Amino acid sequence: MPRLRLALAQTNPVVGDLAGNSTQIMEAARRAWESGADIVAVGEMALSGYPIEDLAARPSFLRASRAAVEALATRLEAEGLGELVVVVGHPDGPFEPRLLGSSNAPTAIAQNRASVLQHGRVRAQYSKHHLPNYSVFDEYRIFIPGDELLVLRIKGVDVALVICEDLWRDGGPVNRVVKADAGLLLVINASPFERDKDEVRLPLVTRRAVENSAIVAYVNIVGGQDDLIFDGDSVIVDGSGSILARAPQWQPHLLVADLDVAAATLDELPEHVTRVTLDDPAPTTPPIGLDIATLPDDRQQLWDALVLGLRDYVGKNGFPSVVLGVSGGIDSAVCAAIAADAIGADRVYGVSMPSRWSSEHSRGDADVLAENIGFHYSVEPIAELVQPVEDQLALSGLAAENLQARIRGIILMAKSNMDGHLVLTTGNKSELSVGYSTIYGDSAGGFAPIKDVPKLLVWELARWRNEAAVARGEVPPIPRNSIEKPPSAELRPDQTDQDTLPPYEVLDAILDAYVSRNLGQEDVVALGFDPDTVDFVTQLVDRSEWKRRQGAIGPKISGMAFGRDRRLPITYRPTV
Ligand SMILES: Nc1ncnc2c1ncn2[C@@H]1O[C@H](COP(=O)(O)OP(=O)(O)OC[C@H]2O[C@@H]([n+]3cccc(C(=O)O)c3)[C@H](O)[C@@H]2O)[C@@H](O)[C@H]1O
Ligand SMILES: Nc1ncnc2c1ncn2[C@@H]1O[C@H](COP(=O)(O)OP(=O)(O)OP(=O)(O)O)[C@@H](O)[C@H]1O
Ligand SMILES: NC(=O)CC[C@H](N)C(=O)O
Repeated sequence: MPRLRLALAQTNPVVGDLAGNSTQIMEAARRAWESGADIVAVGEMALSGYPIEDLAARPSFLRASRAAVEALATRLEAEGLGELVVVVGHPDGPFEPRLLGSSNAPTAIAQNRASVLQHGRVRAQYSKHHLPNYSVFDEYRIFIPGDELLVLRIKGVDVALVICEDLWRDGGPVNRVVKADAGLLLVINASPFERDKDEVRLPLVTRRAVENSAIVAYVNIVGGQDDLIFDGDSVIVDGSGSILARAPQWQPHLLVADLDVAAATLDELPEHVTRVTLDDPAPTTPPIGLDIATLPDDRQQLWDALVLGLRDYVGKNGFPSVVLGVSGGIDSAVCAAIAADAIGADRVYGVSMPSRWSSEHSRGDADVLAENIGFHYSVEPIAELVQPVEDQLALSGLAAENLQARIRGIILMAKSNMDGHLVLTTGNKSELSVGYSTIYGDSAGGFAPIKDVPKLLVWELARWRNEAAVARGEVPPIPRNSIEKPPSAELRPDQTDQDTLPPYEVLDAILDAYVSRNLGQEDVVALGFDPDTVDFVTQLVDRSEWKRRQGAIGPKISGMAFGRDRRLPITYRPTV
């Protein structure tokens, strides 16, 4: 059987940074060539970053992308890598506009493409057929679907090439192209992380490999891009369903594997399939060892996802540091620990802002957190700032309570303006769901590290992070008291969250049904919850849609994150 050496490069692109992304691809190509690879593939849109959103509708961006592909081919040749086959994902265009519906407004002018580079030229191209338009994806809006299939003949084997969503559709291009006798299916992807997604993705890759008796090589990008986190986790599975190679999550990686691929025998091609014969690249070098990463457990994956999401948001947007209010409570403690893991404690600024209602233990817990983690720590009491506003406006009740949260927001934004920190807002998914935060107060901020983490999971992650520290012989970052005490906003004496909200065990379960599973009120009640509690919670969720629309972005780790995953009206009169 012919042997191919395939390299899959998990790069971490920045959307729009064609030069920087090209450099990453060049680096990967150089390393692949040095490893004796015949082919190296990078992820979907690795040249432009993903998702490019409406940049796809900007002709100048498309022209620049096309020029960047050509420049990459030239540079590969110029630097002695011309024989290597390089498969790169990028947008291409502008093409004739595809009109949408009855509107005359031109929409898509781009295609989502893979280009195959060799000897300084673009030797072949494939355009994605299936454009996902659910969840966070909006590709049908911005791309023109492809309708031709591509097979590359190299070293006597046929390699079929498709892009991400193409793999997910039963009876889609994969089945057709593999019928053209390809022994290897190469899939380039930009597939964002969600909790448990590997339980869907790996079985999908395996199923396609087994049903087509072909090797499937799946390469994904890595890194945070706004609210999305790409986990990498590139994998190669053979026709019997065995994993041949697997890259680690969360980091750039070059996965190199020797593949024994069935020799190509078919000369007649089905309709709409083009075969391009490439020059045989490097002579085969001695076999290389297996590279099979194991996936960490669920909580480690979630933690790493949150850390990478924050690190890349800070890094890619050029912030020197972050600032957050530390209350002694669990949410700010977990956010501080994530931030320190992401960018180092030395770039984290925690501010304790005690009010007249802040308990001694809260202040103490914030002090302990600062000491454990070692971030920059300052104390800014707010009582004397709150008082004059409260007096002048004669505020009482909720207005006075919220004023405290708003003064804290002013302090954090002022520190951000002075020193350039990114402000982290610490709300968790349970609070965001029910609007349990003060708008323009504690919800003020540029990035929300735990906005997709329900409260019960915040506690679980805190415990896990502490245990991980103990296992490594380090000081656990999160004070035990912050984990164990009842949660409170401390906006009035002896306040606890449960004065206003049901216990988090109940709240999170209802939110899982109503928000994550999108069940209507009646269907949530049918699951066995108390009807009045369901009514109360679902009303809070509906009424706080406007708050969420104004909220900071944060890393998506679930299948139903607030933002593009869940789009609901603000003005809404519920029926069921
Ligand atoms: N549909 C709509 N479209 C546009 N604006 C709308 C609106 N509905 C209300 N509003 C506006 O919203 C205002 C009310 O919202 P807001 O000022 O936020 O106040 P509100 O939501 O009424 O109160 C904040 C709640 O969050 C709790 N909290 C605060 C701080 C921290 C925490 C925590 O534990 O982390 C909890 C606090 O105890 C209280 O229960 C109204 O005065 C009105 O201006
Ligand atoms: N005394 C305080 N000092 C500094 N920041 C505070 C203080 N109180 C509240 N904050 C900020 O406002 C956010 C909202 O916290 P609050 O205590 O109202 O409820 P919470 O959601 O239980 O958060 P946490 O668990 O962090 O206390 C906190 O996470 C923190 O960033
Ligand atoms: N970029 C894509 O086509 C991604 C869609 C795909 N279903 C995924 O999440 O992996």
